[in-house]
Amino acid sequence: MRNTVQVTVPASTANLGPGFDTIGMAFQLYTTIRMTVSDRPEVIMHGDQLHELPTDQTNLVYQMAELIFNKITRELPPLRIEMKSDIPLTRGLGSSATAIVGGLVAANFLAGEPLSKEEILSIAAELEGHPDNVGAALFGGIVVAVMEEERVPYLKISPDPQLKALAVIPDFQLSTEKARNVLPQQYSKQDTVFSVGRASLLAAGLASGQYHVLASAMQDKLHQPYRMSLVPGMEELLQGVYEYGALGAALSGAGPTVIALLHGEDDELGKFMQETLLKHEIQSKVLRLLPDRLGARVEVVDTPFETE
Ligand SMILES: Nc1ncnc2c1ncn2[C@@H]1O[C@H](COP(=O)(O)OP(=O)(O)OP(=O)(O)O)[C@@H](O)[C@H]1O
Ligand SMILES: N[C@@H](CCO)C(=O)O
Repeated sequence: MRNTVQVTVPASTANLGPGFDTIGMAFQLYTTIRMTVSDRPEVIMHGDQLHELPTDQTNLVYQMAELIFNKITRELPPLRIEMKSDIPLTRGLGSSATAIVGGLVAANFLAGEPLSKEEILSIAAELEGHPDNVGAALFGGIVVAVMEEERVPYLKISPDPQLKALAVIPDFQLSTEKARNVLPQQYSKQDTVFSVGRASLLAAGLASGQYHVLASAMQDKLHQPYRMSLVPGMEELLQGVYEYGALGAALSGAGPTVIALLHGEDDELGKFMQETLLKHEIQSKVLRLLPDRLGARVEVVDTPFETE
């Protein structure tokens, strides 16, 4: 049995508009998890982002380790799990996917890698309920994935190195559960055709690097219209960013973060995004995010985290 592993997992944006539950893109913003076989269970958080999370075996990352060992019918030894993250929680940047993917990948490594990456993707997608964030977190780049009974067919697209995202992150949390509860059970034929056409154009535009289609391709009638009431200023953001050079814009995952994809200068765009939210009395911070191309990576380490 291997003794210690460190896994670094990227943040991600999901949906990108009409690619609801299907398209995810990974960014250079990370959660790092160190998992060590120990003599007692321990969960230790470093930094500011994770202070509200449980520090016992109910922690999502610990649960992922239990799940892997149950699946391979081996007894899980006590684990010391240390974590740090630069990803804001519950804001639409895939924090839960990093915990799920990081926990699964780390425990699988300690167990000697009995499961393939594809098997890990299936488990992670089933746990999240959709494969978009977990696909991007696991593989990096842009991942288009769908769920079948036993597997998750997917394709990875490498984004143009010049492509970046500006994320405006409101100072309030919005859980995925709450943002899914506002969605309808059924859609009209008109809205379905509107969205399926744009999702197809989006995948084709991203795969071929023809980003001039993004402004049309990122329009959506599956989830964004219903989530506008949860994110004041969202409609103005989605419509106004084009004046400041954005190629496309979307609610990031389940929100409340909104992202704009662009090439080139972003100062004016960032200012516009923050000022728009301020008009609705919402403080925010803007992050410039570059694509992550590698996804979850494993390092064999033998020292504890440095305390910050
Ligand atoms: N490092 C972590 N360790 C344990 N649990 C985590 C960790 N990161 C996130 N979580 C759990 O995931 C929850 C957030 O999940 P949620 O799906 O609501 O938001 P998100 O993943 O940040 O955004 P989105 O899914 O819209 O991109 C947190 O409240 C916490 O319970
Ligand atoms: N596709 C998911 C991403 C958030 O987990 C949603 O929009 O609800």
